[in-house]
Amino acid sequence: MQIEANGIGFRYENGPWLFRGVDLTIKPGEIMGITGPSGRGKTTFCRILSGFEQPVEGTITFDGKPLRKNGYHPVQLVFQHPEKAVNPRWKMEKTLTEGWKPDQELLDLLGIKQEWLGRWPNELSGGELQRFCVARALGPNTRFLVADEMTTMLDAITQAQIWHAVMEIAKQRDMGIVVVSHEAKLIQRLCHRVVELDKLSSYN
Ligand SMILES: Nc1ncnc2c1ncn2[C@@H]1O[C@H](COP(=O)(O)OP(=O)(O)OP(=O)(O)O)[C@@H](O)[C@H]1O
Repeated sequence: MQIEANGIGFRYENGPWLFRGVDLTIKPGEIMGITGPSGRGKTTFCRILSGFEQPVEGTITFDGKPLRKNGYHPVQLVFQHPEKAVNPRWKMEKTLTEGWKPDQELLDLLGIKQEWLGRWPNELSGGELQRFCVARALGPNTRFLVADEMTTMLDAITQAQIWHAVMEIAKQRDMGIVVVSHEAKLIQRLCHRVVELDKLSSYN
């Protein structure tokens, strides 16, 4: 059940091409880093992989078929700003169980405390909130996680705890992960393979 990107090209309206002709295969269980200079389209590429943006050129397939437009998406995105990823009008328990009901083992692994469930998002720190976003993304039908600067804003301890949890789940479920980070050490430590978006693109 791999993700295959074939000939992916993207530009915003009449702006310059961010990338073109990108071919990339991500296999189950693979931890792949994507690097590249700021503003060259890594976030945009992550959004395409996880179905939030349609490519202008090319196709993305999952298990050989186009990604479904509705229903649970097997490629889940977690990005840098958890406060933008949650509904401010929902208490954390509702956000957490929006797509599935995480078990206690996962909550413990991510260090999510029971008392946080009854709070509003603005009553949690960024690191606490991001733990919820990660738990929400790790439903049983998630085959790939796209982590776009997922722990960039967090302190070292929270960062390490979240990555430990994610890598543990990835191993248990043979889930693939795409890691976008400007922290070279983090990428080196986590990833089996690192690609540069610029080098994949036929347009530079
Ligand atoms: N909705 C949008 N409309 C127009 N241009 C956009 C839009 N979103 C992003 N861009 C532009 O597209 C380019 C690529 O942005 P993107 O966020 O994908 O890059 P990035 O490689 O992830 O950058 P960084 O490493 O700084 O986060 C940038 O020049 C950005 O200004």
